[in-house]
Amino acid sequence: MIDKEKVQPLKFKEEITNNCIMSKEIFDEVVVDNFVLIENAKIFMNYLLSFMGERNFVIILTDKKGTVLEIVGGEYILQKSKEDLNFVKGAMLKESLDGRSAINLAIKQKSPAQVCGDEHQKPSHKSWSCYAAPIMIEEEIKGAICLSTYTKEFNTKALGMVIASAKGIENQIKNHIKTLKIQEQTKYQNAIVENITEGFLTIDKNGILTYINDKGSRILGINKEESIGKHVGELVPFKPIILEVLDTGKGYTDREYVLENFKGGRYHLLKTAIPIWDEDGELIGVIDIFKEIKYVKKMVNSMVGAKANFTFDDIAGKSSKLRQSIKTAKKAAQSSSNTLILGESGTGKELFAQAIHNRSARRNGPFIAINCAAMPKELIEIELFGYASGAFTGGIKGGRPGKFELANGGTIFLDEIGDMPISVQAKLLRVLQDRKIVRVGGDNLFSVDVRIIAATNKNLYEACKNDEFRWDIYYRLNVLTIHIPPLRERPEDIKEITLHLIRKVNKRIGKAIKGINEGALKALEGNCWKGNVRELENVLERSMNICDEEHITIEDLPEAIKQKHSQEVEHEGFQEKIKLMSLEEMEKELITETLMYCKGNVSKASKILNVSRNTLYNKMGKYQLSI
Ligand SMILES: Nc1ncnc2c1ncn2[C@@H]1O[C@H](COP(=O)(O)OP(=O)(O)OP(=O)(O)O)[C@@H](O)[C@H]1O
Repeated sequence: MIDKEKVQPLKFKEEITNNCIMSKEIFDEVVVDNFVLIENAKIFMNYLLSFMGERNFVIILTDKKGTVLEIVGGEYILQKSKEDLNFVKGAMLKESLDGRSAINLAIKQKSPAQVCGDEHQKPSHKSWSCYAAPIMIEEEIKGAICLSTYTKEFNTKALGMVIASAKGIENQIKNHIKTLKIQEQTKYQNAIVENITEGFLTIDKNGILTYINDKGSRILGINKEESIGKHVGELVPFKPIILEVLDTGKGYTDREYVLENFKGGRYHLLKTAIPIWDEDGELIGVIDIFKEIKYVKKMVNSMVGAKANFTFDDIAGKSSKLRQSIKTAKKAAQSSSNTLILGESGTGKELFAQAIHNRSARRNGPFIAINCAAMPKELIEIELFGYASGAFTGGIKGGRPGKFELANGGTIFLDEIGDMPISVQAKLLRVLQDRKIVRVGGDNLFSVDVRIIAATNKNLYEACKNDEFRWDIYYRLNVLTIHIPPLRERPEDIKEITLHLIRKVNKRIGKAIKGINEGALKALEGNCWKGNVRELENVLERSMNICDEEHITIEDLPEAIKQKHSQEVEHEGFQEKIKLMSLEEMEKELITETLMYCKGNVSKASKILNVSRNTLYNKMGKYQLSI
């Protein structure tokens, strides 16, 4: 923006009767700045002029500094006022140049003023009478209006008319500002309702659609422009529940709803309806907000952390058995087929399932794990399939989605599948067969796009033979099978897993242990690890908590592992001793004693020892025995 105060004096174009007129360029800017004032004043200026008579009067509008913005009047008086009073657009009426004048007084004093005939100081003004009033908005001066007539005589009506016009202009400007604010607000509100992910509509008290946003019209499958003004009942192939709100006056929040529109679109929604009341308590309409449940589920999943954290990089161990498991798992990641992971407890079945998900095409979808053994039988069905609204009389209102619905677009990990109650297995079969679920107590079929990874430490084949597990499920799950070997079958992995877990546990407990010394590692490698890697992790966490050094030592390990290790060391020492005695010392002792008995006769000694003379000589050489 140009600082007009600074540039004005340099831009004066011409001087008429000692007054100043600003350049066109600067005046244009002033006009822009005073646009609202000019636009709202014009009508009042014309009205005032027609009331007073255009032959004898000229009216000007100025900005708050006295710059003439608008002039109206009869042709002759306009010309005269130009010559005498410098009434021309862009002229700056200043006290320093004009002396005492009504317009300058009104601006300076912020109150109406009149100056007639000889009250003027400037000779050219003395034949005129002028009446001016300021235009004030919220106690701030915005400009002034001035009525002038070519006579020295005081006009009794003039000042009152000018004041009334100024008030009219002020009110007009205030309304204009209000309208602008409302328009701006409406723009914001429209931007909000058009850009929210929810569908949004309003109906009036007769059920007539008064507004619907784009998302809403997409879900209802209707044309926005054609539908506004119609009854909602005509727009959808069902009785809209929003009409109940008109009947009862009661709204609701997040009610589940499955909707089918005329175009065959099927939407699973969460709906909220808000009744609108006027000041007299009359129901005048309803606002309806509906969001697609898939977005709600996405949000729930991201909030509760339903995602897989581990990848194949997090699987430590290089034994050939583990490498084989990883190879199969990587193949499973490339497909979407049902996958079964077999392994003892704590071997890393969930770790593998997460790694598969994170490497699969579904990696951006949710990963939902559920342990079928850790839940009462009665609850597992609800947990997996959810329940429909009103499924429990007097119980929880509204429905709830189960894990299969929440896992839509991602992977569900059914841990301990061998413990799934046989009653629930029938429902599971339906999902495995056609990826469809029905909530407990409901009859709506929901399609789910879920990859199933199941795991167990049980022998499922035996379970099937004992009628504890369904063969049809077993065959459907057993498409891709990954065996994870127990830790005791791959002690060579223990070092790498230990170092990996030390790094992981350091972060968890805020320590900086660098590793493990050889003795302690040997003790870990010698342990049988019934609880597999989970047990190893627990042992390490416990040891790291008590470890004061940079490396875990045998002293930091649990008593049971220490004891087992020292027994082993003792046993190893004994074995070592026996081995030395029998192989070397004992042979040397036997040969020495036999030679002594035979008084150094090698032939006799070789017969007693049942070896050839040559062999005996060789052994004597080896043990440096002489006769
Ligand atoms: N090869 C491995 N490398 C690193 N960490 C591992 C490895 N195997 C298992 N773990 C860790 O051991 C712990 C137990 O693993 P996980 O829970 O995956 O076992 P699980 O077989 O699913 O157990 P359960 O049968 O009891 O459910 C986890 O903290 C996991 O990260």
